[in-house]
Amino acid sequence: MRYYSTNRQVPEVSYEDAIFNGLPDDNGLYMPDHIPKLSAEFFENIGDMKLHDIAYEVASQFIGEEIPEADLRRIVEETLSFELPVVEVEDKVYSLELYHGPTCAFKDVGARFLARCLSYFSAKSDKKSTILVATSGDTGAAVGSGFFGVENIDVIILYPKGKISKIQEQQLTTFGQNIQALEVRGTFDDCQKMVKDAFLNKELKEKYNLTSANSINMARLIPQSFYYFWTYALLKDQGDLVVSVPSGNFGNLTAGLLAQKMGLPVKQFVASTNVNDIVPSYLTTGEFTPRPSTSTISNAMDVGNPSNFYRMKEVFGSSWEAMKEGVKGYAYDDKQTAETVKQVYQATDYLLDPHGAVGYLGLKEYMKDHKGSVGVFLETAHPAKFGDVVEPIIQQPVEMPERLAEFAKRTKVATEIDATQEELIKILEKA
Ligand SMILES: N[C@@H](CCOP(=O)(O)O)C(=O)O
Repeated sequence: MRYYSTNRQVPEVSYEDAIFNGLPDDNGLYMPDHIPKLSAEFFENIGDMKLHDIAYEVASQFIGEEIPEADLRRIVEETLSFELPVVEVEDKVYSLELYHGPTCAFKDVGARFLARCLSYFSAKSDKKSTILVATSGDTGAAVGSGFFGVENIDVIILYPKGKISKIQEQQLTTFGQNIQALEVRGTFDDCQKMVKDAFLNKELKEKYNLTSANSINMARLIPQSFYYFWTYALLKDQGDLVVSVPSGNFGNLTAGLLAQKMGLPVKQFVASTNVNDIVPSYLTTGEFTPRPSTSTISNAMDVGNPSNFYRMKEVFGSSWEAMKEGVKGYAYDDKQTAETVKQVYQATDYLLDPHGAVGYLGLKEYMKDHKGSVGVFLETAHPAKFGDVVEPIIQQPVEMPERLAEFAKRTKVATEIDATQEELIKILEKA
C-alpha cells in the first residue's frame, strides 16, 4: 500500500513514511492509494470472530508487509487491551462505548495504535521524534498516555486555555517525563494551525523530526475503523445499520467511511455536531466555510476547521451530491444537548456524556423517518470527564472511574503561551 497526498503535489510514500511525516509537505493529508475490499468470506464469518482478529484483518490491509504479522498482531492486541461494549439504550438504539481505555475516551484506540507503530519503526532505526498534538480535550490525554515513557519520542500537547474540562486538563498536564503541555491563549483551531504550520516549516520539521498524533496521521485513522467492524459483528442480524458519529475534527467519521468502502454494510452514516456545524452546513449548501470555533459543553467537538473534511471529499470523489447522500448531518446547541442528557437518564437510567448526547440526537433524528433500522451512536468519552456539566443536569454526582480520579490528585504543570509560531519554536528550542 502506498499513501498519496490529497493535494497531489508530492510523491506517494510508504506507511512508515506517512506516519512519520504526519502531514505531507504540500499541506494535504495522506490517503491510501486504494481502499481494499474485504472478502465476502470475512463478512460471513465476522459474527464468530474475536475483536483482535477482526482488527488485525483490517490493519493488515493498510500496512501489508511493512509490519510482519506477529508484530502487527501484538500491536493490535496491546492497543485493544480493553472492552468496546455495545449497550442497548432503547429498543433498536445502541451505544458503542469507546471510553473503557486508560484515559476514558475513544482516542485511546488510535493513540495506542500509533504509539506502537511508531515505536516499532523507531526501534529499527533509533530515530528520535517529537510529536506535536493539538487537542480540544480528549486527544491530548490519550496521546500522553499512549506515549508516556516511550523511548526516543517526546510529546508536546497544545490545548486551548480555559476551553477544556477540569479533568481533561488534569489528565494532559500531569504526565511529566517525556510529555509536555502547552496552555495556549486561543482556540483549538489556533492550536491545530500552530501544529500544522510547524510541519510545513521544512527546516523545523527536519531539525526536530516532528510528527503528528492527531487524526491527520494515518496511524490514528486506521484503528478507528476497527470498532465499526466490531459493531457490525455484534449487531448484524438485527437490521440495517445506521451509525451516528459525534464529530469535531471528523477523523472518527472518516474512519467509518473507509470501513464502509472496505465493504462494511452500514446503511447510513450520520454526522452529529454541536453548533460548530461546518460539515452539516456543507452538506446542506455545498459551501465549506471554516470559521473560528464556538465554545460548547461538548468541548472536544469545538472545531471550526475540521481537518478530515478533505479526506471525506476524497472518499466521495469530490462530489457534494455523493457526500450528502452518504452522510446525513445534524447540529445541536447546548440546551438541546443538556435536555437530552437529562431525558435519556430519566427514561432509561443510561448516562450520556455531552458528546454522546449529540450523537444520540442525530441518530434519533435520522431514525424518525427510517424506522426499520438498527441505530448505533458512538459514546466517545466517559460522562465523568464532564462532571462539571453533567452533575448539575442530572442533579446527582457522577461516579468517577479510579483511573480518572488518579489524574485529579496530581499537580498541573503547563507552560502558558500565545497562539503564535514564534512561541512554539521557542519551546521546541528549549526541549
Ligand atoms: N476532538 C479532538 C480534537 C482533535 O481531533 P483529532 O481526532 O484530530 O485528534 C480532541 O479531543 O482533542
